[in-house]
Amino acid sequence: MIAQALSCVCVFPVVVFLAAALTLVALYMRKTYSYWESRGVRGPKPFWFIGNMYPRLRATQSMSEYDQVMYENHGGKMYCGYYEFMNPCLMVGHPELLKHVMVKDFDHFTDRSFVTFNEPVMDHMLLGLKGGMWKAVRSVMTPTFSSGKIKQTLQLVKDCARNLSTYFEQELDKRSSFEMKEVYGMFTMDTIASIAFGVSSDSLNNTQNEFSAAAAQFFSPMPKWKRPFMFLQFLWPHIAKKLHLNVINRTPIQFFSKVVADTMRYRIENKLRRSDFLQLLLDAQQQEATNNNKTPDASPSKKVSEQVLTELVITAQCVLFYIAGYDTTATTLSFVSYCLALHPGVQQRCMDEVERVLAAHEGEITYEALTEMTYLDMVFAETLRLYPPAPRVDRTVTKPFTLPGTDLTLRKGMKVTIPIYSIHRDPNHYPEPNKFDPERFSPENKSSRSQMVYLPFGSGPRNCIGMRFALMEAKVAIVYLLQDFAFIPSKKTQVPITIEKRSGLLKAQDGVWVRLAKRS
Ligand code: HEM
Repeated sequence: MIAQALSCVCVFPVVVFLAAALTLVALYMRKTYSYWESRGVRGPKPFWFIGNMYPRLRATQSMSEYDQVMYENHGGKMYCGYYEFMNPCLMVGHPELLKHVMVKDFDHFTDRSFVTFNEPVMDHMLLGLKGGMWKAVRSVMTPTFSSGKIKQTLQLVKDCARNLSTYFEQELDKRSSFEMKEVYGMFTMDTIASIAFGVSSDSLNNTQNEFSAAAAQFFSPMPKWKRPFMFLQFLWPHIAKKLHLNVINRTPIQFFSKVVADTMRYRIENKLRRSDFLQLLLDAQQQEATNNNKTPDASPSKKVSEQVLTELVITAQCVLFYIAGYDTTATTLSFVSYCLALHPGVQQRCMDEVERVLAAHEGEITYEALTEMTYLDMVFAETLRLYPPAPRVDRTVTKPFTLPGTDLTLRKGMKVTIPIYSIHRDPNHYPEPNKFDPERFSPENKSSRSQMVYLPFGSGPRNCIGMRFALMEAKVAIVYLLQDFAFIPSKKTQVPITIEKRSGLLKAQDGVWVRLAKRS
């Protein structure tokens, strides 16, 4: 009896404590997850702790499917609220509102929500830089991507495209069906290695080389045991930083950084020059040093820009070219080949155009010739509409902002998601949205739509800096190939393509398979 009474006395406070703790947690959760409801903003129902992240955590939906549900069913076409774990985020889909976020009121949305990796090279890439540092690096890098500078790299791209054509020619003796993303991945890797680092990686002829291995390592999925740490890094970056937590694989980053550092040193010591991005950045660094020497009494704001192009910043941008340009451009090329294979009429029109334009340029693929291939440009645009390699982008609110036409004020630090894939598949913007129809991008049809409903490269001051280069590179490859080969569906060609669920980028789950046939 006494023992029973004693145990009751001991258990009672524990029960009270637990009940109080649970009540506090419940109240906190209620408050956290009533953020959108209390502001009258529609959105999917959240769950404690994980908010609306279940489909992404369990990979039951691809990123594009996930966004599509919010866009179609929860008001995302205009805007809707959802929760990434316990953080309220806003999805904005309406073109007018997007124009405010991405262009007109950009100074309220200058940053991107990018995880801090606690890795110096990764943390100095333009993609994730914030505020004044982003502005300074972007402004010194912008001239590097002007059409004049891109023109200078054309010959190097053509060399890689010729290798690609030779590769297919030789491989056709052994097989006719190809997983296009894999082959184009080798092409874009060789191109970026040549253009950014000034190095010949030659992965098309030597698949065992260090470049292929490093890139494969970088893009390989994260091991399961690391995923919880990734979420910690994502949710509480400050804690992750204090703990020196680093979930990314440093080996490929170290490899690429060493390549850039060695190349820089070699060029400086041997006074060598080459028409690539690294050279342009080294020239900009030199120019910056000269300018700074001229202004010894620089103002405090100038002091920030004085340190912009350090060796670390240059290395980070060269490695970023790799990361940003390798997968996205290979995905674009593989889907262009896929769409051409499934639409022989469109393919024939491209072949005719290539033949006609090149004949007018003495058979030479020049920058001007590429610009004259207007139908090919429409085919690229329609492919990127259907298969945008980055299915969503985002902005972080850097200054509080009231959404025009509403009384909704977005607080500093909030993430705003832009569902590119869903906007591209919205029948209000593109009737019969799943149909491949390059005519949607004829000059008349293009001018009848808002520019904000076509966003494969984002929009505004923070858009893709490599857009012109990527399109030039991809078109050179297709022009080379269309002169000698035709794309044909193979037994393995999937219609429609199943999209891989784990990745944040748009990837075909079972690859993009296409047959190549030699043109007679
Ligand atoms: C077809 C190929 C490509 C696609 C579809 C693509 C797409 C994108 C998108 C959607 C963004 C985000 C834009 C935004 O938030 O508004 C972006 C950013 C960026 N891209 Fe690309 N990209 C491609 C190729 C490239 C290439 C080849 C490079 C470099 C050589 C590159 C470098 C960058 C950089 C540095 C940023 C960050 C810009 C900044 O934050 O200021 N991209 N890209």
